[in-house]
Amino acid sequence: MTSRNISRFWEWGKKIICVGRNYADHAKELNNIVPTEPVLFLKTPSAYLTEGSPILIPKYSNSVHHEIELGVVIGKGGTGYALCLDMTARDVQDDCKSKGLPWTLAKAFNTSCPVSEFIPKERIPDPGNVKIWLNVNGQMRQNGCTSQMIFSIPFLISYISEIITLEEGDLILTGTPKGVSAVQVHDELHAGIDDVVSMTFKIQSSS
Ligand SMILES: O=C([O-])CC(=O)C(=O)O
Ligand SMILES: [Mg+2]
Repeated sequence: MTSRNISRFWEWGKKIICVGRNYADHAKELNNIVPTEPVLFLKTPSAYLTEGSPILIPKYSNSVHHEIELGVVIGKGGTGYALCLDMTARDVQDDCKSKGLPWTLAKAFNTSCPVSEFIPKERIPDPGNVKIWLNVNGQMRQNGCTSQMIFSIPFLISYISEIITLEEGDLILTGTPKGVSAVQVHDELHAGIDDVVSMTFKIQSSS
């Protein structure tokens, strides 16, 4: 294991399940139809990244976007949370979409899922009404509220459970609000949930 795996709350073998297009304003900014059922996709264990390690731009993309999202961590006695980034190779995703191909290359590359520290559930009494924000080099890019989600967290947990058995430690990314945009090498991403948690990640090329 490399040093970037130190202090992980999430473990190898656990699932990272992502919900897409869960905010109408983001679905519209990418000219997507607002869904009537959750859109699901997966990330790999090697996508997981904690603070102190850089986000690596895959060689095959010229347009990697940030997507700030509230993460739900499945626990034995209920859920906890984490702030997450769903880094997305947007040019590759556009190509996959036009060809009707899966999004794996666009969504599941190494370091595509930076996460904050684990947030115990007591620290977010109402996960359906917290602000999630992200700035790049000090400029605000995303500033949304989880009250804008189309599908609520309890609905998503029960919907996903019907398809994929959820186990302790699994992580669900609940979708991003509007404001996604491309990042560049050396950019610094700073993000937070209200005043509950914040995190910082740097962008590097993968070579
Ligand atoms: O790539 C997308 O636009 C879908 C997605 O992950 C989101 O809405 O959070
Ligand atoms: Mg997303």
